[in-house]
Amino acid sequence: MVSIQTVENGIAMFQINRPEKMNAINFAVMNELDAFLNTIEANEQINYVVITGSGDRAFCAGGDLAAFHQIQTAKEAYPMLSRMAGLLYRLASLPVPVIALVNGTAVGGGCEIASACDYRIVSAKAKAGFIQGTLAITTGWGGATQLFEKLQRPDKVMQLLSEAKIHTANELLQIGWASAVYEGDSKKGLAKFLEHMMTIHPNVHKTYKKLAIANWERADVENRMLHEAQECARLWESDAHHEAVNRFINKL
Ligand SMILES: CC[C@@H](C(=O)O)C(=O)SCCNC(=O)CCNC(=O)[C@H](O)C(C)(C)COP(=O)(O)OP(=O)(O)OC[C@H]1O[C@@H](n2cnc3c(N)ncnc32)[C@H](O)[C@@H]1OP(=O)(O)O
Repeated sequence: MVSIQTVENGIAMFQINRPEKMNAINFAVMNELDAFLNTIEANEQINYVVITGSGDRAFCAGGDLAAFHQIQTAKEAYPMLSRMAGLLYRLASLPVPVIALVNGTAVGGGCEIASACDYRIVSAKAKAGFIQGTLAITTGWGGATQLFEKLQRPDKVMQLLSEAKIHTANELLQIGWASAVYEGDSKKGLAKFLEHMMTIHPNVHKTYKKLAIANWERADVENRMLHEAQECARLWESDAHHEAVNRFINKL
């Protein structure tokens, strides 16, 4: 198993469990996320969903560049990208609050996963960035659509995406990407964030979530995420992208 899935006190947690690879996403993680979403979508007893990473170094380092290195053309890239975009739309649209517990580094697709969540609770030690640009691609899992939908300032979103830099937790709080920053243990950080929220009846959270989802449906978010995957696939087949991935894999 490349994930640890638990349910405790109405909180379902999906923990990506590849700490030796900075919790990068491969096809096995995608399959397990798909199965997890199937379970949660059918379970009315769940009040919160949390996604996090194993270990204390990484939340998620995006797509597994070694595994996805085999993917060469736009036609080959689109099924992988659109599948993950579809999974992230489903994650975003779960009928309960969805929390990214960003316990460590989040880069590339890791930031897209977190952006699909309703809240991002970020460790003070974590760094995060939409570094896809450094690989000569754009976000391919619908993360830009999520940001344009959720953050107030389109100029900040453009900057976050286009500059492809890594930011500190406090910078991310200022930009509005992080909902809260915690010091120390991630479980305690989560408990602190949920402490007040859990005093409010779950039906209230579920109803606000229903309203948020209705907005996303009106805004055609799902199709926009798929279009984003298509645009990324177009850049995927460029020499510039393959050369950048090659540099990372071969530590050049
Ligand atoms: C593909 C989808 C696309 C999208 O649509 O968004 C993306 O996600 S693009 C972005 C892909 N991700 C990256 O480019 C990040 C690559 N990783 C890094 O830049 C760095 O690892 C790090 C995240 C900044 C951390 O650096 P550091 O603390 O120095 O750790 P290491 O580099 O030594 O990493 C430890 C270990 O993990 C392996 N690793 C890390 N990230 C990935 C990855 N994305 N895919 C595969 N493997 C990854 C790294 O190779 C090391 O392994 P070993 O060398 O075997 O120890």
